[in-house]
Amino acid sequence: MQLKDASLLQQQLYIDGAWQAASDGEVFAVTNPANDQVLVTVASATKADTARAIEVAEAALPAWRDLTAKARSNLLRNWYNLILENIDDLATILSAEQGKPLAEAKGEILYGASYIEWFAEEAKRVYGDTIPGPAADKRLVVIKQPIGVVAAITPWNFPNAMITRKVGPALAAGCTVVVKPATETPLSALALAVLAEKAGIPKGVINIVPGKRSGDIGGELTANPIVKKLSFTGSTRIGKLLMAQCADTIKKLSLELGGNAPFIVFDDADLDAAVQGAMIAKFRNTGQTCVCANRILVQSGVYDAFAEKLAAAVAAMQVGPALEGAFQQGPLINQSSLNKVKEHVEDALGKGAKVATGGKAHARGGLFYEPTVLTGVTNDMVVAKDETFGPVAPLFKFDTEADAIRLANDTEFGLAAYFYSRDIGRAWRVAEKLECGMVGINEGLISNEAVPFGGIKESGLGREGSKYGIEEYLEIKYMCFGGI
Ligand SMILES: NC(=O)c1ccc[n+]([C@@H]2O[C@H](COP(=O)([O-])OP(=O)(O)OC[C@H]3O[C@@H](n4cnc5c(N)ncnc54)[C@H](O)[C@@H]3O)[C@@H](O)[C@H]2O)c1
Ligand SMILES: O=C[C@H](O)CS(=O)(=O)O
Repeated sequence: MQLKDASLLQQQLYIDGAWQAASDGEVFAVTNPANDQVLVTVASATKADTARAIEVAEAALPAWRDLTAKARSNLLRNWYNLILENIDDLATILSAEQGKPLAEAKGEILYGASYIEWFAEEAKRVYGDTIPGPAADKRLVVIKQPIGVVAAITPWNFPNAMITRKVGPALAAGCTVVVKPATETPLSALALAVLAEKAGIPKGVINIVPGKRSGDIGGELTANPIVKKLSFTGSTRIGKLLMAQCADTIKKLSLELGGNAPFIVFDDADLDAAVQGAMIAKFRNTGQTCVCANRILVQSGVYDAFAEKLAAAVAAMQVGPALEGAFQQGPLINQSSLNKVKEHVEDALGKGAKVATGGKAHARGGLFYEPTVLTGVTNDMVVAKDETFGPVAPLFKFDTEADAIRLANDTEFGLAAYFYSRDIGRAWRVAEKLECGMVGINEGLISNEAVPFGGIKESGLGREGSKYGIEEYLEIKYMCFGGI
């Protein structure tokens, strides 16, 4: 890995501003999914290391909380500027450990930095209330205060942005954090810590505990009463586990979980725009995003035309290792992810679906899979119910608008949905009836720092980003002044 600043590649725990080995000396390998080569080994935090990080975060809390909002804002802006200055190295590290094409990795660094920039500003806008009360001799006031020590557990698919989307608002609100990055992708988190320290963020405010023993680390983060808030991004299965583990200490929760996004193409859609939207909504990060179109529902009148256009666009994508060329698709993150993609395709084909393009492991071997379009997909197939989390676009056919909404909502998930129609009445009817937290209307890329990102049903709790995001790290206090 060629870096301009080698200090960004760290291999130890980051606790109280110090780089340190795990208390038992354990390490784990971080591999490049494009070639299965070991990049580095990283210290694997123990339960005791995690407890120490929590205690350090508690000790750092008063001084950080008592800084003025502007002082916290300035430090976050310093961090933002340093992230941008080091974008090339951060993107190289990200692509090496996660596999996404370098152009996408740079896009993620800009996206991740935008959350730091956004919350550097939001820090200065944590407003309270004065309330006109019923009694003449009382004055009623509401203030907002930081929740305290925050635990953040993040996924491998966006190893930079999923951290800044939590740490940004937490620090802006006056909280301190302990971050457990995904076992597959700890290097991006450690590089962010290097830059946070350079930005002047005091020791103990940000602590990073990478590790292969997720259960031990998570067990401490969820059980320790010092931790007042857990912000988790990952699968619904693990989210439910962590939610239960937090119950004994009534921790506040933000959960950004799994998805099963429908992508609906109506007869009146601009088909070329719909294909463009489907390409990004389905194949961004090689299909490994929580808001990926998992089911593509196409109205019968345009089904064949859309399928033909989409298959042609998908077949044109180049697949390869991020650091060896300008590819549009990378590898799956690990063997179990590749196996899941294969199982979903084989199940669909076994039940009557047809391959329009792709449909098998890529000639490059390893964790590469051919970007795939399946036609003739029906609701009895696994792809209809489970999150594929890979480069497979299953096309379902529907007849009426009511059919489309029923099919779209037939899932326990409710994160994102997309549809293409040029009928304004239909746009309002469908957007209001879709059971999800975010809707793209004639748009396949909906995420940015200014909007409330999150879902309903089993896709999670709370929102990240936007003017709402900082509220997740604040407590409301009502104060009643009597005897006035
Ligand atoms: N809603 C969102 O914003 C969003 C964003 C990204 C990913 N996701 C979802 O995440 C999933 C893919 O990411 P993933 O494979 O990293 O998810 P995952 O749930 O397997 O892992 C997420 C994080 O939890 C950790 N973890 C795993 N078991 C744990 C345990 N017992 N205790 C504590 N921590 C534990 C992992 O090490 C990782 O850091 C998909 O379902 C995707 O939809 C959702
Ligand atoms: O996969 C999870 C991310 O939240 C996707 S996005 O980049 O924020 O849309």
